[in-house]
Amino acid sequence: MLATDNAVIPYAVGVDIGCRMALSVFALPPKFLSQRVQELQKLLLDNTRFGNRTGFDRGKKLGHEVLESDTFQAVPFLRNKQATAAEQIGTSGSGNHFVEFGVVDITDPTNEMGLAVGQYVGLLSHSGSRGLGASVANHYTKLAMENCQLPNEAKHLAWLGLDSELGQEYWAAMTLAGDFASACHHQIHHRLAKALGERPLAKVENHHNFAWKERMADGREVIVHRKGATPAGRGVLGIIPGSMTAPGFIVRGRGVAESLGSASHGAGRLMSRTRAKQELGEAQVRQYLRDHDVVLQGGGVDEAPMAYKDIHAVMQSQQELVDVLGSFTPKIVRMDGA
Ligand SMILES: Nc1nc2c(ncn2[C@@H]2O[C@H](COP(=O)(O)O)[C@@H](O)[C@H]2O)c(=O)[nH]1
Ligand SMILES: [Mn+2]
Repeated sequence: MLATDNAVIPYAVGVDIGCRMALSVFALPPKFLSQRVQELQKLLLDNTRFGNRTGFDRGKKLGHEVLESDTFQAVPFLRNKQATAAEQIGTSGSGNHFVEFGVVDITDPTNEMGLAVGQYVGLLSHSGSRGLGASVANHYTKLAMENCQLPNEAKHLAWLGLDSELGQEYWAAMTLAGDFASACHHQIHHRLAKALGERPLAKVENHHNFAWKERMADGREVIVHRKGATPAGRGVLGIIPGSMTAPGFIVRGRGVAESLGSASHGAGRLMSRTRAKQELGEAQVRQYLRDHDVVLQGGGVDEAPMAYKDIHAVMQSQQELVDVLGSFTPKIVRMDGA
């Protein structure tokens, strides 16, 4: 994370603007998952689309107000981006982007979601703003570097002043990309809730690659950039995932100023993708998933759960930043490649 005064650093927001987590909690018991594994795998296959393959067929597409946003016309760079956005809405990315069913365990009776302590079925998704956000990020990072020339080792910190036309354009485009990412998750959850015949009891969602205008303790307004960080302002709810075989945590921020009101956005990688491919075998990963009672569609060894750090150690080291309200343990996972 970093905070700036009246300026935004496109690279510090990240290439996948609005990459985020979204969790829906359903009034279903955990045994619903173990009793209907194949049915739920099919629901995931039918109602999600991943990677660069085509989106939903014409008759299966859902509309969304984000596609009608004036920003597509107001920002010249976005004028030809509407069609791709309409094609990709409701889809997920590749790599470690996922949609999964799992067990939600609510442990704090004072949780703001109004959920009783106990276990539920949850649906968790992780993805970002697809091609729209990537094109915005690349375009304005390049412009920032041209307009704000820094020594080579600091070039990624190139910024756009928020009083400048370019800065305003980026802010509007970033906001649109964030709204688009959010709309993609909402469509995923809408389709799957409908297929389950359920309405969620509660939802928790947060961007982890974005910039926000926030106020510091001394009253100054700053631009807080979080690239791979969960917003954890006082009372702000978020979800910090672990891995495919480890729980994630539903958290309430404690608003710690020293961390700019932020917490980690996950366990983080223990092995690079290259190292995971070199050191882990497919059979070994399959056995590991079986041992943890997790079924996976798609995915590759580079995204194996063993490639991630121990989420419990990560949570231990950020106890001062967030309160834990409950957990989410994945059971039926879909990633790109299925
Ligand atoms: N619940 C799951 N969590 C997972 C899985 N694979 C990775 N992860 C966690 O998500 C974050 C996301 O990191 P990002 O930098 O790519 O945004 C990662 O740090 C892991 O903790 C999974 O399959 N299921
Ligand atoms: Mn992410």
